[in-house]
Amino acid sequence: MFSSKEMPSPSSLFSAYASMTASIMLFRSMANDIIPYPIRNYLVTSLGYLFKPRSRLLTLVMEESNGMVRNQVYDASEVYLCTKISPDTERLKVSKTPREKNLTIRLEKGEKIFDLFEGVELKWRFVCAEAEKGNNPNDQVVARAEKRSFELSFDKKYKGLVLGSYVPFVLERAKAIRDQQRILKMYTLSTQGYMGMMWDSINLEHPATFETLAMDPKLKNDVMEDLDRFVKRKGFYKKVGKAWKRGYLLYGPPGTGKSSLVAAMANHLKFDVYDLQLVNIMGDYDLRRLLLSTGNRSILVIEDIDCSIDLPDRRHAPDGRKQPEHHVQLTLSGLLNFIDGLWSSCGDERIIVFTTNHKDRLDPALLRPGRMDMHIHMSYCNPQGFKLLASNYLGIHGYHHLFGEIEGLLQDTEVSPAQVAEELMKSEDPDIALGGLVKLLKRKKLEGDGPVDKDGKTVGIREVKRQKVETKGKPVRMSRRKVNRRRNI
Ligand SMILES: Nc1ncnc2c1ncn2[C@@H]1O[C@H](COP(=O)(O)OP(=O)(O)OP(=O)(O)O)[C@@H](O)[C@H]1O
Ligand SMILES: [Mg+2]
Repeated sequence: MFSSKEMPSPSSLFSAYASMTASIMLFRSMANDIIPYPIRNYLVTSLGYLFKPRSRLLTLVMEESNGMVRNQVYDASEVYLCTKISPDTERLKVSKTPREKNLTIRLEKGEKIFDLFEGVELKWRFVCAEAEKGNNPNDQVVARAEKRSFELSFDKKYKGLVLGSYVPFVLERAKAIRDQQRILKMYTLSTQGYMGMMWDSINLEHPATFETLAMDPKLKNDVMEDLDRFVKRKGFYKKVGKAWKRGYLLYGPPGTGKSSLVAAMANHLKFDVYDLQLVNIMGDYDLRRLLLSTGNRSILVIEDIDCSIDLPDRRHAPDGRKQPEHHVQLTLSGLLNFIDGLWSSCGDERIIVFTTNHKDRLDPALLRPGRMDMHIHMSYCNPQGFKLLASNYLGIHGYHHLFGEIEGLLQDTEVSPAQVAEELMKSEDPDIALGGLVKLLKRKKLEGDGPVDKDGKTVGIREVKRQKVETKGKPVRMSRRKVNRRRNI
């Protein structure tokens, strides 16, 4: 229009602008007349969508719990990301308990981690938000707590790869790391969750293993084989249409290793332990919620079932006083139905263990064939068990001049492995420790052994048996020592 040398005059610029504006207006009014409104609207929206700047990133959010149930992807991510900490990471949480070999390292709020998977860049972020104050089902306002999640961002076009390969890879790696590091968890009930009673975990550091456990060798072998068979039979359980679960009832006098056996099972299978204290549970609703939020590859333990669930008389204390109202909702049938039904249809590789000192006091519903797959009797220390304890505690693997006498005394004395272990720990000198054990065994033989009666006096076996018959059916109170020991399992 204009040669490069001469500049357009303002009047010619103005007339060009005016004619262009007139053309646009003409075109708009023609378009408005010719193109119907819905099509016009569609075109405008589509063009707007095409030209709008959009994020190429997709973010997956993995919250710590999925409603009532713990989110396994969250747990796995936490373990996996510990192996991915780079020099760029600025803040980490570090902890170690006295018994742990290694430091436990976790990300701090807001920290980012970068990962590469099959050439795809992935960005992780740890997010902590304050959870809203809520009411639990029993209308109790509970404390605020953090709501934690991981966010995983990556290019949208890799959605298939991330969901189909990377996330399963993270789950797999986390399982391998956990197995290798043996970071087992022990879950107990706590009231700090924002949903009311929740599981709280610590690392399971119980050192008991099948090697250190003094029990009948054949029985020990049977239990180990049963466990190994159980974990290998995923396909079998599926084929026969049975839930992949196994139940064990451990019974026997105090201090014979029932809780230790649970820990040995957990260490052997590398399963987490959930210690369900029924005394803390408000009712069937709570029970259902808590059992649903347990993880796979776990052992659910209900200790001292005869003491903690003296049903259906739960409403009344032994002296006839009325118990707090919220306890009455929990029923044995609720518990058993749950085990048979809901719990059986969700989750895999679950073991349930009941322990009791008094098998004879248990409700027949619990002992019915098929309810518990194996009944395991833990009994007093025999000469074989003693030798194992002597080797573990004192390092005596062969002969000691007091062995003969001790083995003779053990034949007709009822002493628990816990009592033997206590004596053996009193000195590092085998002569002193074993000498102490001989004294204890002789004393017990003279006294006829037995726990203390209600006045604190030691009573003989016959007396204990008589008292057992008299108190049969009455609820039993747990001793403080036992309560403390249970907290330690
Ligand atoms: N069979 C055993 N082999 C090795 N140690 C044992 C055995 N039984 C008990 N002990 C020792 O005694 C301690 C207490 O035992 P444990 O708590 O396992 O007994 P329990 O049968 O669960 O008793 P309770 O009926 O009172 O709950 C254990 O920590 C362990 O040191
Ligand atoms: Mg126990």
